[in-house]
Amino acid sequence: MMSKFKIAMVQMAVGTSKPGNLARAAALIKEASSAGAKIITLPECFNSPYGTKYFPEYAEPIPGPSSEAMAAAAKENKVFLVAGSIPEKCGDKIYNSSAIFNPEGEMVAMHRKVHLFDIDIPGKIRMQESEILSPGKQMTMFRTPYCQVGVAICYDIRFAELAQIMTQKGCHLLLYPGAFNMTTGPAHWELLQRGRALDNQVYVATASPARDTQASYTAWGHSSVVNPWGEVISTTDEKESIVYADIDLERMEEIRNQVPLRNQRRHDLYRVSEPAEEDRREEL
Ligand SMILES: NC(=O)CCC(=O)C(=O)O
Repeated sequence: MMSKFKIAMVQMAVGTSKPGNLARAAALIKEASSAGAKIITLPECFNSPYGTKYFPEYAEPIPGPSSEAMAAAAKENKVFLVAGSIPEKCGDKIYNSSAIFNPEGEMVAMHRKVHLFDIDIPGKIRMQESEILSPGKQMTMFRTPYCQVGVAICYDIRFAELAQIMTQKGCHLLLYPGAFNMTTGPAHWELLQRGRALDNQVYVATASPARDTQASYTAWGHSSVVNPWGEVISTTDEKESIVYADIDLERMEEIRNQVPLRNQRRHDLYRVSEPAEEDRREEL
């Protein structure tokens, strides 16, 4: 395992033209790879404006045109690519899905958002993804020569147990394509990333779309990378940009040895774990 490597979180300006979005993503992936990034992450909903009214129109299967374009970009630039997310059509269902590619352009994993964004804050924001989307049923992790990586999407970051289990399973980097908004963004976006990083002593990174004040959903932006000490080591404002950070797994190990939480858990009092296969409500 290589203990130091660069990641890039692409805060891309997403518009209404799907071909335009795919071309923009490909250009930014090239730029990030030229800057030395080995793992590149795009934002939630990078091929479509974010919003339930857009999902049916922009939805497509995986594999499909968007995932094939991203497979080609991963291969051309020889990078691991977490291709943000797209509305994925599968039979009569639509998921919010992140396809993940290796440097050969092969899809190595796919995450379907497991916690749908259903909130109602009167006078501020109401979103009910579940009116259109179906939830995924699996946690998503993939291996790289650097470390094992966990992937979840946006609202998934609010569920601490998911990050804990991915950490228990050996992930040292958790990547969250996401699109927080102008109400919960300033209140919770950074706090959640720092919380997940500090509790689990892992690196946590997010990629948001750039803010478009003309869009029906205004993204908060502020894509970031947080280290296992809970420090924001790289971030940005609301505009289109690429957030880079050097991941240092020796530093992570140093922190884990200095503050040895992993040996101090009271499993006699509590335990966070996956349910047994037979207890899962629906088959995978
Ligand atoms: N797209 C999302 O899941 C948004 C999540 C969000 O804004 C939150 O507050 O949580």
